Amino acid sequence: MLVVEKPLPRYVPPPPSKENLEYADLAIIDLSKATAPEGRVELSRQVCEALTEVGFFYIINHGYTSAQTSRIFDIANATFDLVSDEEKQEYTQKDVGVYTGYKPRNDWHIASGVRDAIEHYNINRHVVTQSHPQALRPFVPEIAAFASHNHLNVLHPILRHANPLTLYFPLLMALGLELPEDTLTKLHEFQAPGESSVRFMKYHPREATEEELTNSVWLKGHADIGSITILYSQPIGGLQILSRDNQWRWIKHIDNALVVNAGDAIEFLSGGYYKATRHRVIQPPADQRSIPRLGVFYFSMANDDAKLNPLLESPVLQRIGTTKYFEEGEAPTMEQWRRNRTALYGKSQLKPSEKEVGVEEEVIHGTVVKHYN
Ligand SMILES: O=C(O)CCC(=O)C(=O)O
Ligand SMILES: [Fe+2]
Repeated sequence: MLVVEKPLPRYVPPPPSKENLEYADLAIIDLSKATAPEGRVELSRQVCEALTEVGFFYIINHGYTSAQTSRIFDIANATFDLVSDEEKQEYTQKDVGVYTGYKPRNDWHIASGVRDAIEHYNINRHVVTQSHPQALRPFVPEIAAFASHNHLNVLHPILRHANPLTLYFPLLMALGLELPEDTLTKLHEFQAPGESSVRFMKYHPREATEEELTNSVWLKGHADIGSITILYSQPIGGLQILSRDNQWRWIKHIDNALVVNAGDAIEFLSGGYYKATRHRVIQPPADQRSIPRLGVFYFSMANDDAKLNPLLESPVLQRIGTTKYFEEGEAPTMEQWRRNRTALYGKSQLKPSEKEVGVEEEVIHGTVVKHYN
């Protein structure tokens, strides 16, 4: 589709931090290799390894040029800077069980009575099914192209390679067995009812007293609600992941790369084989502290009617066994899970964990959801 670009103020990000930080060591996966059969075998191996061992990885050569990516950041910034408070209020979601439209600041409790300083704006991938503030309307075709690009050109290839049915695809192929490679993509159809969405996000710097009271946590440690989260790498630090050795490590910016991770839905569908790695956002490093932090994401979810049971037809899961998250017959659908988690997020009374220091818990559908500071 030919999209004619309408003029827009440029968003110029600051240079990456020069602080000496401990960064997580993540695999860099080159998506352009998916076009050749031997490349696909290598990608499957890399995606499976990254999702089982670290839970986060980078993707490069995802099909958007640096210019296209910076244009999306211009649109994201306009969503916050070119829309009045009154209009933001008008487009704020009233249904607490879903993220569409604006989430205003101060909606979530972080710690010691301090609330968040994060605004976000959520756009269902069927971009025209919701109305948008005036300043964004000229950019709806570009946002729509961006949403379908994320779903079809990034999410679907990841799911095809992460499919635990095809983990040993090369080996099984050699044995002449044919297994469906579209099991996970069928559970994430672009057209099916569901909430896979684009999100623009702006974190505003806070007062020193608030930093102190929250231990500098801007967004509490959590696992994402949906399947695969696609984050457009940007230079302002703050994102950290909880490594398997229980240490928080920073995510390093790579120009025009994607930072990808699995959420709850993938953990449930894979019976715990792929873990939804915990991550949080803290105050950026000292040399970036006073700058608002702009983010662009695609949060994917399974089809609303998908039951979040393990894919037991997978020979891999049959062999290694699965973790049980829900009682027999009690697994929620994607819609039930996302609605409950969204409604409770930052609002429910969390209980300190009896086993882990600095961890708070809530129980949703009979399974424990953890939050970290
Ligand atoms: O802002 C970031 O870097 C991460 C945000 C995040 O984890 C989320 O919105 O779920
Ligand atoms: Fe997240």
